[in-house]
Amino acid sequence: MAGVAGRLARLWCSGALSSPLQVTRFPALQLHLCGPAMRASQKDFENATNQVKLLKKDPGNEVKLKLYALYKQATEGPCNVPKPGVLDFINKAKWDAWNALGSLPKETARHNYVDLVSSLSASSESSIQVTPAADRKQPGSDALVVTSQDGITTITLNRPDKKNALTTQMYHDIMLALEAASKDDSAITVLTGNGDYYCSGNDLTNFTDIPPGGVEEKARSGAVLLRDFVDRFIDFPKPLVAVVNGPAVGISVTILGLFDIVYATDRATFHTPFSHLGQSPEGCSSYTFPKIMGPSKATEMLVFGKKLTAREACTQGLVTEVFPDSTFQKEVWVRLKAYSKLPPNAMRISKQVIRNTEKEKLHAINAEESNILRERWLSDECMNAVVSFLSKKAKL
Ligand SMILES: CCCCCCCCCCC/C=C/C(=O)SCCNC(=O)CCNC(=O)[C@H](O)C(C)(C)COP(=O)(O)OP(=O)(O)OC[C@H]1O[C@@H](n2cnc3c(N)ncnc32)[C@H](O)[C@@H]1OP(=O)(O)O
Repeated sequence: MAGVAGRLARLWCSGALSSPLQVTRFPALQLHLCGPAMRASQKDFENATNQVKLLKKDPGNEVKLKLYALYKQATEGPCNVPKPGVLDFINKAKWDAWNALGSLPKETARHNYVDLVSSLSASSESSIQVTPAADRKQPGSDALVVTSQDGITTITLNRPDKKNALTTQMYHDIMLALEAASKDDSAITVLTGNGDYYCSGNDLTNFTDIPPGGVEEKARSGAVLLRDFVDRFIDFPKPLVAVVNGPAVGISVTILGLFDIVYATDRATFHTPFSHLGQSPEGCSSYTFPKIMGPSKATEMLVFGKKLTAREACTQGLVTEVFPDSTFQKEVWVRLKAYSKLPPNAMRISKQVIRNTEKEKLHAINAEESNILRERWLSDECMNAVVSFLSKKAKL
């Protein structure tokens, strides 16, 4: 299974969609140790479907799709459900696999299913234990790490294998972390990333999780989430520092205009390819960027998607200071630890004096940007760009 379907099958097993061995949702992925030469009885088949938990190794998504298709064919016969919509990527990949079996008799499908799991068992030592995929960063668990030390609360994006792309759950978790940090004993709050990227922006697989209300409902709830998320940055009461440890994309760049300090490694880049994605600016950048760098430089970034180096971003005023990558972490943390010893109330009040005059305006801009984006998400331009990325045809 190649191309789009293969890619979609891989998404199937990404944190956003499902656990690779989540047998409750994918009963077809169950294993039976049955000899391939034997004709599979109904009992063999049932055993097979009950034994998949013994698989120690994830069989991979192509095999899972085959198992799914054979299971459906064996239990229900030829594919008999309507083809899912083009944006319903996961169900469409499953439907395609089932439909490809045509009129294969139920008994043959059952036999093939048992054969397949039998061959899998030969290459996968069976075990009673089901261990979750080690590389899976489940939203709501370790995709976000919050630590508090030396008067500094640090919120670290921790999906390095996905360039710290933001899942829906991570937006919620960041909001909770900001809420807690606003009330804790720390003087300063830091947002940073683990791995080679700071953040690759919105996780584009967020678009694939379509609720029963359809894409309109998805866009509506996405706009509410976006607005709430950005509101937390507008209202954050303490000094907020971005430690930009690598390239930054999309919303991770736009909200920098709401931070009080932005320190960047010289390896960082700043990219807001909204037009390429059929989208429009958020994070109050339609206001903060022209204010920070002037309308023409802001247009180059937000409309034409010009990617800035760290030094360029510093010259434009988006970044406070750039550090050599080799000494970045050391220099930045020494600096921040010194700042965190300053009287916290004085820092908080000074921040508010600087920021409060604009708050109301920023909230109105955030609401407007979120509304406009809701419409954009329903546009062909946006849908095509997302499908292109998800089918591995395009990246930035
Ligand atoms: C209606 C829906 C509403 C949803 C909820 C809305 C909430 C608010 C939304 C606010 C609006 C935000 C807008 C934005 O942020 S726009 C920017 C979006 N980001 C991108 O377009 C970046 C896409 N990624 C890339 O172009 C490249 O991955 C990148 C240049 C970042 C890195 O390239 P590189 O070659 O170095 O690495 P890989 O491509 O191999 O990446 C490694 C794996 O990480 C996955 N990845 C990376 N970024 C993303 C992403 N943004 N979304 C999903 N997945 C991402 C990539 O696919 C690789 O995965 P695999 O290893 O599985 O292949």
